Amino acid sequence: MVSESVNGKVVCVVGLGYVGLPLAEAFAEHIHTIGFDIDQRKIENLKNSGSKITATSDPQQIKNADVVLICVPTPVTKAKDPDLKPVVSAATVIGQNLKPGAIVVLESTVYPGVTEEIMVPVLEQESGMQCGKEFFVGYSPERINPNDDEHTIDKITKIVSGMDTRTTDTLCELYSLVTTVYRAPNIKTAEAAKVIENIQRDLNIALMNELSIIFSRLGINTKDVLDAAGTKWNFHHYRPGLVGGHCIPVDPYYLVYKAEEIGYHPQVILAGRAINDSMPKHVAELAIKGLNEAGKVIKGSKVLIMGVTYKENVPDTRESPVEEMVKELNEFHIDVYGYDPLLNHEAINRFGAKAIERLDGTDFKMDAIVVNAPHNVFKKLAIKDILSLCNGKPVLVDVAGMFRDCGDVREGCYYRTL
Ligand SMILES: NC(=O)c1ccc[n+]([C@@H]2O[C@H](COP(=O)([O-])OP(=O)(O)OC[C@H]3O[C@@H](n4cnc5c(N)ncnc54)[C@H](O)[C@@H]3O)[C@@H](O)[C@H]2O)c1
Ligand SMILES: CC(=O)N[C@@H]1[C@@H](OP(=O)(O)OP(=O)(O)OC[C@H]2O[C@@H](n3ccc(=O)[nH]c3=O)[C@H](O)[C@@H]2O)O[C@H](CO)[C@@H](O)[C@@H]1O
Repeated sequence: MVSESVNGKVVCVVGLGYVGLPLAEAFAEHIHTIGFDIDQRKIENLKNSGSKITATSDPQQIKNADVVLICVPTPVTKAKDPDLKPVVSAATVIGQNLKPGAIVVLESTVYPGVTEEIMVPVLEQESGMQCGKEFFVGYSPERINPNDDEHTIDKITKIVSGMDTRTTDTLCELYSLVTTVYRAPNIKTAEAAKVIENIQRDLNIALMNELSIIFSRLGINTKDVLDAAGTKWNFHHYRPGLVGGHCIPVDPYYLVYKAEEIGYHPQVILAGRAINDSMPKHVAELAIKGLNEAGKVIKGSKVLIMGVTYKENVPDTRESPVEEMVKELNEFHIDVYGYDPLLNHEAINRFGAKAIERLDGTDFKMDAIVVNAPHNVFKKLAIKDILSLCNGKPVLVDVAGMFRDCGDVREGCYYRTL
């Protein structure tokens, strides 16, 4: 049932990616939804898909929208500073095509203050209108998790905040069409809540990674320790791993930037990032030590990385730890190969790894194998088939420990996990 305050309204989602497209699809089931993106291919595909979304790359269409939701990327630069260019560029185009009385909602993950201190001045300058009088703003972050069918938009609470009570009321009504709403007291609180969700996750994984380094030196199996500790009712369940993706390894740097700007040096957040950033090198070193222990000449040896994506079962390579791993292996003049049934060859080659079509697709044996992203499809593989890909003494670095319970692994194989 569409309530009075949103009945007849038009929503425009700007940025139809992992976040924007499902959001636009959800709204299109209830009200007229325009989907705007600068990627013409996406618009063409959407137009030909029979979707209810009015897909367009014509910014003039934004003029028809009563509520504009911005879902553009918020990456970091090579210097790990926030890159707000997509947000500013989207706000510029929206400002130039802003309907009087419209509400503009930023959904992208940012640091507290971006909506009101960066986005609003751009909207005012480009529209010639005054925020709070002739248009309004809000912030509502996204929590969707790629490839997670359990936590879909309709099943995850969405934080919503407007610049004033009336705007917040309208936004809560709107988002209630598609999901459960949590009303935040103000925009900065909502911006902060989102970014710390991912910081907390990053830090917890960093602790697991530090523990795995300590326990491997003590000859203790980290997973066994976590299984035992996990029997405590309030033990938080994380696993050691290579933290990739365009969220968890990126978002902490947004709050770090804002903290530094106000003169505070966030030691804990950066300590976690330093540990997680060092893990791809650590895994590469495990492979190199394995080659050495197996009596293999490191220079010119062949190492296969299985699972090149940033996490299991998601065909997404953004901020994949494989990039850093390949660089480290190449430092030792190792030939790196990549196998990932979820990716095409170009996506694998882009990391500097030679893509192979099939595991048995080469007329030569590998010297070591690193299982990075533990795709479900790998679970069908018999460990002996994987080990048979190696010449001499097999070397297997199993990042997520998906083969740790295979007895054969221990026989005559140099096996390491985190
Ligand atoms: N992917 C996730 O799991 C996820 C979850 C929660 C939050 N987020 C956050 O949501 C935001 C978007 O992430 P994403 O994963 O959807 O990104 P994405 O790269 O998948 O999609 C972004 C889309 O925006 C378009 N775009 C870029 N600049 C534009 C502009 N100026 N005008 C119009 N369209 C433009 C791109 O063409 C692309 O289609 C980021 O801030 C991210 O941190 C992502
Ligand atoms: C961006 C957004 O708002 N949504 C995010 C999205 O995050 P994501 O897609 O980036 O996925 P994650 O699962 O966080 O993984 C990130 C990396 O960390 C590795 N990892 C993970 C857990 C662990 O114990 N040990 C690890 O090593 C994993 O391999 C991967 O490389 O979904 C999360 C879950 O709902 C949300 O919390 C999170 O906000």
